Amino acid sequence: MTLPIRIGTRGSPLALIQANMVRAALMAAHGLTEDAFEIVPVVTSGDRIQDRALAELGGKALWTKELDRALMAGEIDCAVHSMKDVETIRPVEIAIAAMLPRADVRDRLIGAESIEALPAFARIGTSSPRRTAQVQALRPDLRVVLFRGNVATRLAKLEAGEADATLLAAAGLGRLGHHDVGVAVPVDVMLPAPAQGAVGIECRAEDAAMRDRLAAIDDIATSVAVKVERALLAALGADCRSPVAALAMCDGDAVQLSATLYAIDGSAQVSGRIDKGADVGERLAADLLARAPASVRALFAG
Ligand SMILES: NCc1[nH]cc(CCC(=O)O)c1CC(=O)O
Repeated sequence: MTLPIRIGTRGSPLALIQANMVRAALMAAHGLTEDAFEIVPVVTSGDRIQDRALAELGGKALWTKELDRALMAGEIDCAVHSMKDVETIRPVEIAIAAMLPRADVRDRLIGAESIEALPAFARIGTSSPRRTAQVQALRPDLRVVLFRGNVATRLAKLEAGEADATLLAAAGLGRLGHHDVGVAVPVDVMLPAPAQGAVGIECRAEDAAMRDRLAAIDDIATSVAVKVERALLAALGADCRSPVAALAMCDGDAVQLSATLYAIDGSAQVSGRIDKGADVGERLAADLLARAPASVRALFAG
C-alpha cells in the first residue's frame, strides 16, 4: 500500500466530519499518524443542485457518481458515504468494505415536542418521501413544504420561518455537535430510513490491501444490519422516491428486521417484521408486497 491513503468524501460539513471519523478509526487500528492520510473532497451533482427535490433528479446517484468515478480512476483509495445515500445497486468494481459503529438511528423533530403536539395545519419542512408519508399518516392535516440542502441550511430555513417544524436524522445532528437540537422521535412512531446512522467506506473491489485495512475497522453488527436493510430495498425494487422505512437489529447471530411501506400521501401502509433464518430482507420484502394495499404495491417494482 502506498501512502498517503487518499480518503474521498463529499465536501459538506457533515461529510468532512465523517471522513475525519474514518481517518481516526484507521489511525487507531493501524498505528498511523494523520500525515498518512489525505482527505480529498469531491464535489457531487447533489451538492450543486439545491432547489428541487432530490427524488426528481435521478436520486442517490447524484451523491455517489463522482466519488465512484474518482475511486475507479485511482484518484482516491476509498470513499466515505452516509450509507443512507448509497444506491442499492453498486458497480461491481466497488466494494462496501467497512462500516463505522452505527449512531442513533432515530429522526429528531425540531420545532415541536412531538408530531401530535403540532398545531392544526402546521407546516413541516422535508423533502424525504418517507418522512412525508409518515407525517401524513400520523397527521393528515399537516402541510409538507420542500426543504433541501445540508443540515445547517435546513435549520436556517426553519429559523427563518419557512416551516413550523422539520425532521432530521439524529446521527447527522449529533456528528455536527447538535446533540440537543429537537426531540428524538421513537422508532415505534417513525421507523427510520434504511441505513440511517451508518457511515460506510467503499474501495476498489480489486484493492486487496485497502480491503484488509478497512476490514480492521468494520463494525460487524452495523454491517450485517445495514446489508439486511439494503437487501430489503433491492428486493422491493425501491429507490430514493420510495416511501420505505426499515430497521434491522443484530443480536449475536440473529437479525431482526422491521419495515413499513407507505403510499405517497401516507393514506395506506403495510408493516412487518421477521426475526429468524436467512435472507430476512428478501423474505420480508416478499411478505410486505404480498400484503400491501394496491396504492402501496404500485410504488414498488418488486
Ligand atoms: N439524506 C441526507 C442525509 N444523509 C445522511 C444524513 C444523516 C446521517 C446519517 O443518517 O447517517 C442525512 C441528513 C438527514 O437525513 O437528516
